[in-house]
Amino acid sequence: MVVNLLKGFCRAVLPLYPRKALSTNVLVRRTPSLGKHLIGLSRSSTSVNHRKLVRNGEEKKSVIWIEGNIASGKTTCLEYFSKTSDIEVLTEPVSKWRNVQGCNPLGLMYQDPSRWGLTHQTYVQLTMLDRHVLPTASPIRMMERSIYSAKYIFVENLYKSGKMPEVDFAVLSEWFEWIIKNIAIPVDLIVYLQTSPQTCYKRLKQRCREEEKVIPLEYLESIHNLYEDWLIHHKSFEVPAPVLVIPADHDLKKMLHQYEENREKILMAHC
Ligand SMILES: Nc1ncnc2c1ncn2[C@@H]1O[C@H](COP(=O)(O)OP(=O)(O)O)[C@@H](O)[C@H]1O
Ligand SMILES: Nc1ccn([C@H]2C[C@H](O)[C@@H](COP(=O)(O)O)O2)c(=O)n1
Repeated sequence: MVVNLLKGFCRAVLPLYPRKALSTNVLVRRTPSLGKHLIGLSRSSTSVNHRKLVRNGEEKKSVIWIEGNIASGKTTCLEYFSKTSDIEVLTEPVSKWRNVQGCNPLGLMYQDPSRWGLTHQTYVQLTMLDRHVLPTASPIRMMERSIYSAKYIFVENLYKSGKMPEVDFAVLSEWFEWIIKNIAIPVDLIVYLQTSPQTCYKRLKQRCREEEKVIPLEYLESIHNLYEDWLIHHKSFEVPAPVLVIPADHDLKKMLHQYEENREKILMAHC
């Protein structure tokens, strides 16, 4: 009875409101661009169960993207949340980028971006799209980056720095526009791990991935600025979901503490 009443309410009233603003008490600041910036949650919402409303007899799945600079701690964050039941985690397919049929497009791109940037980013686009359309097995999906950041951050960086020829950029842009127009890429929340480029540089050196040994601090600064313009200042491109910013320069212990503090905000992203 109560469930039916609730369902009726949802059907009649929810469509009248912006989806994310009503049901979770998420405080959303509207910005001049298309994006919204999530700046906090009201206290009462923290007790809400993260299981979703039922629509058309199906459980609604939530999709959360973890975004951030290279070596900002995305994988570490995902590893932490992967221990929670009901959450499935999709990391970036970096191993594929390092080995597609015996070739290493990631390494080639770092060696000669003008020659191999298009090759690498085409493969990134394909493999990220493959991730986005993978059927979800759990109520909550957390994934590392997205086809959006591939285009808005990495392709943009190659082009803006003069390392991608105009024709390569045009072809990738047309592909991207076609994909987002014709294929549903669901997302409910973007978690932005905000770091300084210096922190990332330190962590990158510590991780010591062979292909990345040639990355200078300036490269991480450019990626950082593009992320900030996109997700913080809303100066560049459409932001497809609310953004939760987590300062991520801290040591691991403090980061895990912050993830715990933000757990409800993140897991209620679908409401
Ligand atoms: N909060 C942290 N403090 C110190 N080192 C960290 C922290 N988070 C991650 N690391 C280390 O930094 C490196 C990059 O982290 P990782 O999670 O792989 O980043 P990303 O997936 O964003 O590239 C790894 O060696 C990881 O162990
Ligand atoms: N569209 C992309 C996405 C990532 N990369 C590079 C950057 C790193 O060297 C590597 C993996 O990134 P991480 O998960 O460590 O932040 O892939 C790229 O070139 N283009």
